[in-house]
Order: sequence, then C-alpha cells, then structure tokens
Amino acid sequence: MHVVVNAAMSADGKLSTHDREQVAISGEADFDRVDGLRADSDAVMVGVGTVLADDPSLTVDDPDRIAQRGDRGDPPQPARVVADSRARTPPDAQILDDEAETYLVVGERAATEKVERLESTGATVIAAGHDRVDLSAGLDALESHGIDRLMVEGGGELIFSLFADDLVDELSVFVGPMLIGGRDAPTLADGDGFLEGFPVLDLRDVEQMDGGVLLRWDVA
Ligand SMILES: NC(=O)C1=CN([C@@H]2O[C@H](COP(=O)(O)OP(=O)(O)OC[C@H]3O[C@@H](n4cnc5c(N)ncnc54)[C@H](O)[C@@H]3O)[C@@H](O)[C@H]2O)C=CC1
Ligand SMILES: Nc1nc(O)c(N)c(N[C@@H]2O[C@H](COP(=O)(O)O)[C@@H](O)[C@H]2O)n1
Repeated sequence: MHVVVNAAMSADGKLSTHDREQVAISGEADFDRVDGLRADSDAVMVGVGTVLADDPSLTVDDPDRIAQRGDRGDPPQPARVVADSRARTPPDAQILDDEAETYLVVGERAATEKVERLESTGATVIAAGHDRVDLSAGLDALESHGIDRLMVEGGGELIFSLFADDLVDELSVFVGPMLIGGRDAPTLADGDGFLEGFPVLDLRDVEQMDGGVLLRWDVA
C-alpha cells in the first residue's frame, strides 16, 4: 500500500485552534489540489478526533474528477476510513452517509453495541489491535479490501502514529500565511513525540500557492 499524508498547518505549525475548531488554512488553490489528491486515492483516512471536531465528508467535489474515476473503473468516490479505537464515531456523522463506502477501524475492545450501531449505517467495521487500533494490521486489512493508494488527512495524533509505525511513503504540507498559536493546539505530529529514530524526509519540491507554500517530501 502507498500512503500519502497531506495536511495544512499555520506558519507556526498548528493544524487548528487549541479548542480544536477547524480553521481554513488552505486557500482555493490548495483545496483544489487536495480534491485532486482525494480523487487519485482509493481511500481517504482520518482519526476519530478529526471526525468529532470537524464532521468531514472527505469526498471529491469536482464533477470532472468524479467522472474520470468512473472512466478508469473506480467507484465515483474514494472510500472513507476512520481510525476509531473505541467506536466513538457518531452514527449521524457525515462520513457515514451514502456518498461513499466507509471503513471504521476499531480496537477489539470497542463496545459491541456501538460497533453494531455503526454497522447498521452500512459501514464496514474492521477490528485491529486491542485498546488502540494497530495501524499496521488495519492497513493490511484495508489492502485486502482493494485499497492500495491511501491518503491520510490527519489529525496530528494519527499522523504521529503512522510515522512511528513507519507506514508513511509521502508527506505533503501546505504552510499557510497565518499564525494560530496555543501550546495545546494540534500540530502536524503530536502523540508522544520522538526521542530518537526521527523520521527523515527527502524534499521533493516546493511550490508557492495561496500566499503560502506547499512542501512535498518523500519519506526516506
Ligand atoms: N489542518 C489540517 O489539515 C487538518 C486539521 N485537523 C484538525 O486536527 C484536529 C484533530 O486531530 P487530533 O485531535 O490529533 O485527532 P486525530 O484525528 O488524529 O484522531 C486521534 C484519535 O484517533 C484514534 N486512534 C485510533 N488508533 C490510533 C492510533 N494508532 N494512533 C493515534 N490515534 C489513533 C484515537 O481515538 C485518537 O484519539 C482537529 O482540530 C482538526 O480540525 C485534522 C485534519 C487535517
Ligand atoms: N487541506 C486542508 N486544509 C485546511 O485548511 C484544512 N482545514 C483541512 N482540514 C481537513 O479537511 C477536512 C474537511 O473535509 P471536508 O471538506 O468536510 O470533506 C477536515 O476534516 C480536515 O481533515 N485540510
């Protein structure tokens, strides 16, 4: 599986405010690029923290891109994936609507009634790991469902864990022309942080857009 992490951060490295309110850091050009990345993916993944904070849809907007997916034999929309250890995704979340297929990767100890409620929305529930989702096992299971190109949009907890488990191939970050601040505001990679074995990145290209900069890296 090829895993691309994409996110937008402020010039001071924050993904959103300290109260986890969504902020439009990207401008029109970057949001359009993100739409293209989604269209080129088999699935788009977030952590449940992002679902609870933003209630995203994670769908492709551009009708031409949706048509092109059909032309190459893909479903009109990429699947959505949530890493959700305790099955906390609200049953009325947008990510569970019928716009696209949805996979919820949960821990084996997630409450059965919550899992059944989520399955009743039509989502596919995959159990991987005990208290917390084992991302390596979860991605292997997704691969067996035909997901080879995975785009990850965040947030910082999930991104850190994917790097910690050495599961990321590419990282693209839009650095927007604003400061958000706040010592508790989410950053690109939160989790426990690395003390050694820092993931190393090879810079592929740099592009100016929307008054900020897009940085694209390959993971070494
Ligand atoms: N600017 C941007 O590009 C983006 C910003 N955001 C922002 O990020 C914030 C949400 O980020 P976070 O709170 O960090 O939550 P998150 O979206 O990274 O989800 C973290 C949750 O995922 C679940 N999870 C399951 N298995 C896990 C594992 N192995 N490792 C880590 N998490 C695992 C846990 O329940 C954990 O609490 C929101 O404020 C949202 O607006 C989110 C995505 C993109
Ligand atoms: N690329 C990007 N730029 C920003 O400025 C952002 N705030 C985000 N946030 C991510 O986009 C998701 C919203 O998706 P929908 O528009 O609802 O499909 C949000 O949940 C974050 O993952 N991304």
